[in-house]
Amino acid sequence: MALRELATAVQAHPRLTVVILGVVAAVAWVARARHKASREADLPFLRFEDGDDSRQRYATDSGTLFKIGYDRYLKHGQAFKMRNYIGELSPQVYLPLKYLDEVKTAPQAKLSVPYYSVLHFSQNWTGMAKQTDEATHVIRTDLVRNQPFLYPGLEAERAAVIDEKLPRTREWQSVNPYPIFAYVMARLAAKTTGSAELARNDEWLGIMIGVTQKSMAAAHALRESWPWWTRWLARHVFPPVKEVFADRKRAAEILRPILEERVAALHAPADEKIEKPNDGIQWLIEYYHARGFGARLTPELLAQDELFFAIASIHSSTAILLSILYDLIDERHAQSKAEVIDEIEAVQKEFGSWSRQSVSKLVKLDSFMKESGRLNYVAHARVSRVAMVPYTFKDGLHIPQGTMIQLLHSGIQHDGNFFEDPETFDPWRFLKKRKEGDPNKFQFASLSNIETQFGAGFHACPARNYATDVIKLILVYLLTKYDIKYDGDTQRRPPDFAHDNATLPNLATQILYRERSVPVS
Ligand code: HEM
Repeated sequence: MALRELATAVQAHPRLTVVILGVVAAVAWVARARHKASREADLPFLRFEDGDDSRQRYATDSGTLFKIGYDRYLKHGQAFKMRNYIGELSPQVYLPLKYLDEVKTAPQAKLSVPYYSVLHFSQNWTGMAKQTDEATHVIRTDLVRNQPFLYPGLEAERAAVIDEKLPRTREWQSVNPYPIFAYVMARLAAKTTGSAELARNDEWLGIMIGVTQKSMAAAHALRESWPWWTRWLARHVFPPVKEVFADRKRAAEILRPILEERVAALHAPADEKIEKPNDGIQWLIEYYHARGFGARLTPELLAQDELFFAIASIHSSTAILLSILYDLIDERHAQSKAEVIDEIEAVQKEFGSWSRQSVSKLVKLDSFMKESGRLNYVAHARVSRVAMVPYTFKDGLHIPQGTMIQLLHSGIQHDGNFFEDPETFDPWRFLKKRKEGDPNKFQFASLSNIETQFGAGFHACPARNYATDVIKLILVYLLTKYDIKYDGDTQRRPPDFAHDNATLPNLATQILYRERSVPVS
């Protein structure tokens, strides 16, 4: 496929193309050889030792190897390296907990968060939106500051979109929940980090829902069939990559009139000023204008940040929502679910509407969610960084430049040193810890060295409290307005789906829903 497209390019500009390709190949070959030679950390190499160490095994069965790596090395304070499923990024390094404090405080110029995605998703070639300083800044400051004011809008939008996607009827209806919940998340995300009109634009929502999948598919296809030194050409000729760029272009077109209108309002005379919207588009526009380079904010730049927001939020939140719902409707947790619903009804009765304060009273729901996430993490690895320079930890462990390092989040969750009876699903595990210890700790969005679902340190997810409350608002609605069960012979959670470092709730599972037989008073 790639060769055919290269041939077309060569035919159009034969001499020029050959000269360019020759120079690029030569420079790249020398750079790559030098880079690779210095890239292997001096660590034990973990591999499957039972006769099948194939690449395919790393796609579907990494969990087995992670367990061995945790027990053999990490538990004893020893880092290890192993193959990366994305061959050209091998080897990746897993660090034991003792290095986490140093990772948390290391500057981006040394251990980078965004550059991990650049490498992992081949962002330099596929056009996948990158994490920018301004996008991170507005989430860290504007979203966090404004979160308390967002609840009325989120509550109304959540009810409208769920009613639309799961029309209420007394007959059981069978649906595949993942695409429905992804749409719900996209609407809520558009409302918060986009704008009200974008939340009503299905073309926009389609682009935002599709961007992660399309960018990952483009990266995969590119790596499979294009030698890396030819990939710079792909955006012009390779359909999966062209599609990512086309979506970026279309997103910018949709944003252009909104941007123009918002900028005009910013410069309007005082007596003509209208109330400023409180959303992501406005936060980004004001970020640029406050720094004196408002004129530089093009629809294309705005689209890049909006696409990043979508990548950061929609599918991570959807997978976690679905995973928790799967546990809530599992027959083994029927009693806990009933208690969660009782709690929701009591809080609803006391407060009347949802706010940061009333949501925080849902302590049973929070504890259930956290236990569900502890045993059904959506990723084995967290706190992913790339060494931008050769990096030496205080105890002398040396990480060569370009190495991808991570923490094995999953191993910790099964370690009896950290969690009593770790394989047992105890819905009130964290509630008990809050009651016995600090009520402000052990929450779904809490961070500590063993709670790394949202990362760690300064670069931990700045939207974690917001994302958690959005998931809760949706669960509250689903649990109180609908009866939900599995569509099939078993009423138990289906096995998760594993790919590389990810473990996702089964996305193909069908559920049955109907209007709740005992409506909330
Ligand atoms: C349940 C849903 C979510 C999960 C599980 C999640 C998880 C994460 C994780 C693991 C990181 C990396 C932290 C680290 O490596 O230390 C991160 C970073 C980030 N997340 Fe989230 N996230 C979620 C939702 C969101 C949402 C809704 C947004 C808003 C757009 C968002 C914006 C960000 C940003 C901007 C960063 C980069 C922070 C930095 O580099 O300083 N996330 N998230």
